[in-house]
Amino acid sequence: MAMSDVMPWVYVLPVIGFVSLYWIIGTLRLAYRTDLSPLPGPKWARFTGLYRVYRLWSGQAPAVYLQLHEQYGPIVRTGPNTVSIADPATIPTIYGISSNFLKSKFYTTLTTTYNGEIVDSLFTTRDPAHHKALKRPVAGKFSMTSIRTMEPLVDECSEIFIRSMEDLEGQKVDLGAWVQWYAFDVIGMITFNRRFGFMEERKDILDMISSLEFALKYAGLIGQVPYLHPWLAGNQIVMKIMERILHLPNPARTIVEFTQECIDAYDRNEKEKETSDFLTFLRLEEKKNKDTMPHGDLINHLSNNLLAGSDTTAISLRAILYYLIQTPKSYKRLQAEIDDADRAGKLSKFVTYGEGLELEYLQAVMKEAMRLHPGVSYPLERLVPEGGVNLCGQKLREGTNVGINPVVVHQNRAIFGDDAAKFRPERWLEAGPEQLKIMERTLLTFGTGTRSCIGKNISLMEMGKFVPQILRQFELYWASEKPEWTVNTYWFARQSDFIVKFTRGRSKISQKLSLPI
Ligand code: HEM
Repeated sequence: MAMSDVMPWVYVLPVIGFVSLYWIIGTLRLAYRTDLSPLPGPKWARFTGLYRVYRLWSGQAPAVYLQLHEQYGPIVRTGPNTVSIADPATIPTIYGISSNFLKSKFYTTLTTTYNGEIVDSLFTTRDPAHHKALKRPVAGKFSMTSIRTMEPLVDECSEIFIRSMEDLEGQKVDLGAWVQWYAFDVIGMITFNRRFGFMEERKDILDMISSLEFALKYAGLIGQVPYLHPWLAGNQIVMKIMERILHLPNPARTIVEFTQECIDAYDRNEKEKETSDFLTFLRLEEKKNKDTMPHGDLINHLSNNLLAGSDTTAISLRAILYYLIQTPKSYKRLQAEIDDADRAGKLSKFVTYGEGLELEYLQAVMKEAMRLHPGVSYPLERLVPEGGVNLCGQKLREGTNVGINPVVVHQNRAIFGDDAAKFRPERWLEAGPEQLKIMERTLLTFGTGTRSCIGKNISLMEMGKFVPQILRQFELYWASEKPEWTVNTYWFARQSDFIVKFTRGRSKISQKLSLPI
């Protein structure tokens, strides 16, 4: 045997041995660290984050987390450094306004790129100073006063939706897809005063929706082992290979390019400036304050609206309509409320946000649907700050990754009652003031505290208008071969197989619905 055949192994084998030993010792030290060792949890979870990848692969995160807490109690070790919490009393400590728990590395898997650089958005940034700087120039645009001026932009999309359903009357309609097209077009209007045209073209334009779904699946799984992200989609070379050779989608690029196109169109078209969309607002603010927003930040804010505000609203709208169709008693009661308001002349041609707020049962239905089916159904991960923390009677060290999955606390029987797993909007109307406060505080549909959803009011306005508008004009029937929808959860709990039929003729329906409930 020649010396040259032997030599490399003489060097390579000890290196492999040393690295393996280092890795094994590190894994064991983490697995048996004193603060997390006493915590209950699945056997393999303490050794590797891949345990969660394995459990979440099937898209059944809500069932997985509910089962883990049912089996192991309110605090469960779900990874070498990761803990899932189910006790609502810990919400203020982890997420509250004065909490200094920062977002975990999970969020790095949801970043976008601009000019070949990874860009953190208001949603993904983990740095409080960066978060503050990003939030300052846009916070006012998300206020309720500002959002009310956006209503005509929403109405334009509702009109297209209604015409389309009239056109498709009596046919099977994939309402899941239609609602997503609607939500995407609305967020396009609110952001740029421009629709993508999903509803007019009746298709997934630029494959935006399917590629976003792909990206969320990636984030949902790789986010469990975020140290792999810089070697995968977090690496520009890998991304180029994935796009050019494997033809895998890159939704962030598509959305950033669309955003750039809208900015160019706006800047070319100097006259059309008086609309209430985000782009107009930000451009006018720049002029007023003579303080130009860096172009990267402009792209960042606008594209983030599309990324964070379309799927989430579509999921919640689907949940509201689905639970209503599946719960005839609630459907009838809501329809009666809408019909009464209509007869009393309390509803405009396009139901306004303010009018929707007066419909007490509608508000309970929306809250209840989002309680049972929160758009984000993964743990909202945070890192324990300096000094450690005591949660559920356990002392956890600085840097421990803790999170509450909204699904789990939303089904807490001590707070929502023994029927917490059931859709029953009445619970929001029956609860006394103290109980109501506790229920509200436990809702994590929009997160809570410093990093809660900035777009909450946009979605509430959009849904609070859309639902009564549709139910006022149509009756909806379940028309799928399957008895239930299908839900796949990778961060967002996305539903499919939501097939319905729409019929008009609401005058007859009004009579039927005024029967006692
Ligand atoms: C029903 C619809 C929506 C739901 C269920 C929802 C849900 C959430 C949740 C749970 C969070 C907190 C995430 C965490 O703590 O990790 C969040 C944050 C956020 N959402 Fe929403 N969202 C919705 C609509 C929107 C809309 C319409 C927009 C924008 C137009 C938006 C933009 C954001 C942003 C920017 C953040 C990060 C805020 C910050 O960290 O300061 N969301 N959302």
